[in-house]
Amino acid sequence: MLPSKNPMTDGALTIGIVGGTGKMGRAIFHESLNREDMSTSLILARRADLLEADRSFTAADQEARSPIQFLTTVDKPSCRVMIDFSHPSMMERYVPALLRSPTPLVIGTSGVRDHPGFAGIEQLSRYAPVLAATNVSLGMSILFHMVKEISKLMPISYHAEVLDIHQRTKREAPGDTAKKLAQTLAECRGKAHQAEFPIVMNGESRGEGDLSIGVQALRLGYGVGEHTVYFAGPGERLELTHRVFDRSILAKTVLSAAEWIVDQAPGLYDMNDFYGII
Ligand SMILES: NC(=O)C1=CN([C@@H]2O[C@H](COP(=O)(O)OP(=O)(O)OC[C@H]3O[C@@H](n4cnc5c(N)ncnc54)[C@H](OP(=O)(O)O)[C@@H]3O)[C@@H](O)[C@H]2O)C=CC1
Ligand SMILES: O=C(O)C1=N[C@H](C(=O)O)C[C@H](O)C1
Repeated sequence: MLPSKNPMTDGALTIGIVGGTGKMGRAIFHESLNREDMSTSLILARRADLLEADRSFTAADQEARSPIQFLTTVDKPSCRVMIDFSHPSMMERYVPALLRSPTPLVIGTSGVRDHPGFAGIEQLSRYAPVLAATNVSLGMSILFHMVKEISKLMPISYHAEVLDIHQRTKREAPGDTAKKLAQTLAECRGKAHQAEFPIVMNGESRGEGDLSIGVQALRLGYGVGEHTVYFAGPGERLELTHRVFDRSILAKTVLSAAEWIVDQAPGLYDMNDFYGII
C-alpha cells in the first residue's frame, strides 16, 4: 500500500534511504533536499537514535516538507521507492516489508548478490521493479561496453588485469565493480579465443603464457573510486581508467535512477537498462 497523501508532499516522489549514517546514504539524503520533486520519508539505520541526534538530519527534518521516520526496521514502507547503499546485512531489516507491500527498489550495496538475503530481492523483482546497480556511473557502464569490444580484438597473448583503488575505509577489497570487470574480461576473452581465462586475486606470480586475469585492490586515502583495466603485450600497454571525483554525482544519479525505476514493470534491472546501453 502506498503512503497516504500529504498536502506538503503531494506530487513529490517519496524516497526511503537504507544506510543513512553512511557516506552514500548521507550524500543521497543531501541531494534529495535539492530536489523540489522529491521528499525523503524514511531513513533506515542500525542506530536510528544516532540519526535523530545528528543535527544535519534533524535540521533538515525540521525544514522538510513532511516529517522523516528514523527507523531500525521497516514494518510498512512509507515511501514510493527504497534506496539501499549500506551493507548486505541491512536487507533483512526492510526486504520483508517490501515483499508485503511491493515497492520499487534501487540497491547499490556491494556484495548483495553473494548474500542469502538476495533471494528476497529476486522474489521482490517478481512484483516490483528492482535496479541492482554494481556501479551507478555512466562512465563505468561505458567502460564495461568498451571492455567487451576490446576483448574481441585483443590477442590471446596479451595479459589483462584489473586495479581497484578506493578510500581506506571501504570494507570490500576488491569491490564488486572490480570483480565484475574481471568476470566480463574472462567471459568475453574466453568466447573470443575459445579458451579458459581464470580469475586470480592479489597478483600471485604467474608465467608468461598464463591466461589468468588478476584483480588487485589498493585501499588508501579519502577519494571515491577508481578502476583501471590493463591489457599488456610486447612493448605496449593499453590502460583504461575510470575515476569518480565527487560522491554527490553518484547521489544525483541514484535519485534519477530512483525516478526511472518507479515507472518500470516488475523485474530485475541494471544500469545498462537505465542508460540504454546494450
Ligand atoms: N553502486 C555504486 O555505484 C556504489 C556502491 N557503493 C556501495 O554502497 C555501500 C555503502 O557505501 P558507503 O556509504 O561508502 O559506506 P559507509 O561505510 O560510509 O556506510 C556503510 C553503511 O552501512 C551501514 N551498515 C549496516 N550494517 C553494517 C555492517 N555490519 N558493517 C558495516 N556497515 C554497516 C553503516 O551503518 P553504521 O553507521 O551503523 O555502521 C552505514 O550506514 C558499500 O557497499 C559500497 O561499496 C558505494 C558507492 C557507489
Ligand atoms: O565503496 C565505494 O565507494 C564504491 N563501491 C562500489 C564498488 O566497489 O563496486 C562502486 C564504486 O566504485 C564506489
